[in-house]
Amino acid sequence: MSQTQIDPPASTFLRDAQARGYIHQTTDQTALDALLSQHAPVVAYAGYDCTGDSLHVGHLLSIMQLRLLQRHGHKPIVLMGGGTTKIGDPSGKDEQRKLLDEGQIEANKASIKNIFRQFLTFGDGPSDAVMVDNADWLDSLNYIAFLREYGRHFSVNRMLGHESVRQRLDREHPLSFLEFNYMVLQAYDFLELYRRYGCRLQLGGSDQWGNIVEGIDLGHRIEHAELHGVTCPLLTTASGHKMGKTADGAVWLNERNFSSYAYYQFWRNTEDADVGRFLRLFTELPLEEIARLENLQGAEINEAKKVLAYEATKLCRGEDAAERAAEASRKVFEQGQLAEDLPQVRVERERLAEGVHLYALLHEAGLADSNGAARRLIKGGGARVNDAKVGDPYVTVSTADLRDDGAIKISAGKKKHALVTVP
Ligand SMILES: Nc1ncnc2c1ncn2[C@@H]1O[C@H](COP(=O)(O)OP(=O)(O)OP(=O)(O)O)[C@@H](O)[C@H]1O
Ligand SMILES: N[C@@H](Cc1ccc(O)cc1)C(=O)O
Repeated sequence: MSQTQIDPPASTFLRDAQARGYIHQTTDQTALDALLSQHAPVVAYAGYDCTGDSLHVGHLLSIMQLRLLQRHGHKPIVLMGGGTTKIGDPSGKDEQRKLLDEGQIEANKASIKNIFRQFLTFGDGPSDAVMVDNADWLDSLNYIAFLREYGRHFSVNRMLGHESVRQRLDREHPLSFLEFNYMVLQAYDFLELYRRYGCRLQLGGSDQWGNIVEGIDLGHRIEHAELHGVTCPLLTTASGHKMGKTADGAVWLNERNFSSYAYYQFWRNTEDADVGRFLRLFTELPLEEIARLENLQGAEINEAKKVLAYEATKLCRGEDAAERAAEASRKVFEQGQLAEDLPQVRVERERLAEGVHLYALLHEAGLADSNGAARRLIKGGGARVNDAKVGDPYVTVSTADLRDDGAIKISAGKKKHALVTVP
């Protein structure tokens, strides 16, 4: 079913997506190209499970692809996996994911949804994006009726052959029956979106291939629909690390988990060999401009990295945040100091994310002689966080308090200050 790329595609979307490196595999590309070349907008979807309270840079490729589709006049559907998150996709995973309760899933969903407003235009127009939640149809499925109507169309023989399943079987890692059902439900989503919205195309990471082709097959068997799939490559950096992970963990797309300054710095620290590829994938600069930037040599390549960092931050966090992050970065790195030249306490991101008592930080920073003294200071109204007074001696600070320059300013009285930073 997968096909090597035809060149050059007639549809502007495929041509652009191919030239920028978004495409790993497609189902019948000639047919897909013909569909995308018609005048009517093509409805396409990508799904996101609510396993965390943010998405990370690994998800950015399919988001950028949805955005590209919209720019070429097609209609994106963002599917929140409120239902599928209860199962957990085994694709690309060695072990079963921790099962989340409904409350956690709801909270994650609410937080993830906001990310898409930055990248896509939502509304009622023909190429406006819409957001759906598969809990709306999966939660109420009747097991026996579902098995009789849809289960009979799935071949277990073929399901066993999919990479996502084989990986577990070959390595003799357990694959629960719960997880084995995941691809059936994702397949059903595609059929449901075809019925509700005339959705004809599904996008996803390369590990989603099995789930996508099962949906295409189901649509064909039940509705005689011609559905299509496009996957994007699983990105690794030039030095072989999975894209989007740092030593400290994932690079999150939302501000609360990852400040705009840290986000900017992630892109600013791109390896030389990745600059051109990332400019094509994660910015919307014209290809000719990118060709010029990626050919810069020696120290000049830093200019290209700044452009990458600025453009990528602008897309995800908005222009103001990008400006502020670029300015803070310039101060830190070009003047060799943090935005303010103050003593620093470094705190592991994970520890800070959980919340750290302000009194402990005041003590660690040397602004108070003991934890007790720090608590008394806070109680007496003498402590500040980012210049704002605090009164509760047990107040905590967290990553949410990080400013655009990646630091939290803590103060004891008017004159003693320190910066809390993450490595
Ligand atoms: N580096 C990447 N390049 C492209 N797509 C990615 C990348 N990382 C993740 N994705 C896509 O995002 C989807 C969700 O990623 P997911 O959150 O499951 O990965 P993860 O749990 O962070 O990875 P892992 O647990 O293996 O570190 C994946 O199914 C994949 O399609
Ligand atoms: N399985 C996808 C998410 C998804 C969920 C439901 C779908 O219909 C499509 C995609 C992932 O883990 O990334």
